[in-house]
Amino acid sequence: MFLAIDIGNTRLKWAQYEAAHPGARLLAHGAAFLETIDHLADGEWKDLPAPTAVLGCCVAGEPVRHRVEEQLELWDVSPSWVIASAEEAGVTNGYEHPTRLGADRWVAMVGARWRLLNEGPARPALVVMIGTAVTVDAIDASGRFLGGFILPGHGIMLRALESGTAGLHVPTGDVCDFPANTSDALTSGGTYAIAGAIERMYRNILRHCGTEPVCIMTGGAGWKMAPYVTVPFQLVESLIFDGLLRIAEQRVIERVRR
Ligand SMILES: Nc1ncnc2c1ncn2[C@@H]1O[C@H](COP(=O)(O)OP(=O)(O)O)[C@@H](O)[C@H]1O
Ligand SMILES: CC(C)(COP(=O)(O)O)[C@@H](O)C(=O)NCCC(=O)O
Ligand SMILES: [K+]
Repeated sequence: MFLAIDIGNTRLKWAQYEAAHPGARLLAHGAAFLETIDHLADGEWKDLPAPTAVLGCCVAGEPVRHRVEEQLELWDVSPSWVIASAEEAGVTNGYEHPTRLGADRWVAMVGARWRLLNEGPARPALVVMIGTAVTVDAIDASGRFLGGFILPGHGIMLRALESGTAGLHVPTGDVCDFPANTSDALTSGGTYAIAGAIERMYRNILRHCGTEPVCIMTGGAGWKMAPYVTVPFQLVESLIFDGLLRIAEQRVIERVRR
C-alpha cells in the first residue's frame, strides 16, 4: 500500500496505490485546498487502509509540510519527501543548483521520462504544469533536464493586474482572438501568454535537439489550457504520481543492490 502526495501552493493532491511502481493499481485519490489539510486524518484519509510507504513532493514550504506530517501520524509510517538532486531515476539535472529546482518539476520530469520511454524510442520532452504557477520544462533525448520557464498562473496574473491598476476589476471573460472588452482582453491575455511560452519552448527544443519533443501537460488548470495549445500534447493528470511511483520503485531497487 503506497501513498503518493503532491503538495502545491494551492492544493494537496494524494493517491493511494496497491504497490510502489508505475502502473500499480490506483485504489483511491483526492485533493484538498491547503486551508483544509488539517482535517485529512479525520476526513478523507480516515477510512483508507494504512499505507506501508509514503513518498511526496512539497513546494508549499516547511510549515505546510509539517502540518501534513501531523496528519500522517494517523498511521505508523514515516513519509519521505523528494528533493531535486543531480540525478534520479534516469533524469539528470541541468539546473545551476540542482536542489533549488522545485521538487514538483523534478518529479513530473521523472514521470514524463518514464512515460516516454514506455511508449517508444528516447525523444526530447516538454513538460508543462499549469498550477498556481506555470512551469515549462525541457528534457533532451538522453534524459537531461536542460532548463525551463516559470510563469504566473491564470489566477496570479489576474490578481497582479487587478492590484497594480485602477481599471481592471472585471469578471472573467472568454478567450478570443481579438478581445473587444476588458474581461475578454484579460482572460485571453493570460491564456495566450501561457500558450505562447509553450510554443516558444517547443521551438527552443526543436532547434537545440533537432527533434520535435513529446509534450506532456499536467496540473489542476491543464484542462483550461488544452483548447489553446497549438503543439501536439498529451494531458496526463497523474504525471506527478507517475514520477513518485517511478522514484519509489527505483529507490527500492538501489537499496537492494547495495
Ligand atoms: N476544481 C478545481 N479546484 C481547484 N483548482 C482548480 C480547479 N479547477 C481548476 N483549478 C485551477 O488549478 C489551479 C490549482 O491547480 P493545482 O495543480 O492544484 O495547483 P498547485 O499544484 O499549485 O497547488 C488553481 O489556480 C485553479 O486556477
Ligand atoms: C515554480 C513553483 C512555484 C511551482 O509551484 P506550483 O505552481 O506547483 O504550486 C515550484 O516548483 C517552486 O517553488 N520551485 C522552486 C524554484 C524553481 O523551480 O526554480
Ligand atoms: K504542482
